[in-house]
Amino acid sequence: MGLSDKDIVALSGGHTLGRAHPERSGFDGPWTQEPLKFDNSYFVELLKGQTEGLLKLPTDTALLDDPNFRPYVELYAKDEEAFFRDYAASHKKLSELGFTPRSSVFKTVLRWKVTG
Ligand code: HEM
Repeated sequence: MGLSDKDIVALSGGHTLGRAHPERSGFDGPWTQEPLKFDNSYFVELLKGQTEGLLKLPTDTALLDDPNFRPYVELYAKDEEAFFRDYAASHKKLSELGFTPRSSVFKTVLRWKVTG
């Protein structure tokens, strides 16, 4: 669908925001310690492995196991500017391909803005 390995990893970093809800998906908890803050902590936590209270989906850990994805996880964990730059480009590409971000993404950002 026109997305590169880099796009997949950068977009997965969207899980720096928000959390899973058992009543919606069956999964529970946030991916990061500060789920209202957009930063590179999703990648930092991913490289640390399982941490009490933090969620790892199968699609999150797949980014570590795949030799094409993993270098980007390592890059974004140590270089937040690279993550911000690549995330912005990949999000734009996704939108231009005709995908609107999940409504839950908007809800999270909205909640984030409303609660400051
Ligand atoms: C690899 C593909 C993906 C999978 C399998 C996936 C899976 C999930 C699951 C299971 C949840 C929890 C839903 C719930 O219980 O409420 C979730 C939440 C979320 N996802 Fe993803 N996701 C993917 C890609 C993305 C992308 C590309 C973005 C944004 C760029 C994104 C942003 C979010 C956000 C912000 C939440 C939190 C929502 C909230 O707090 O209500 N996800 N995702």
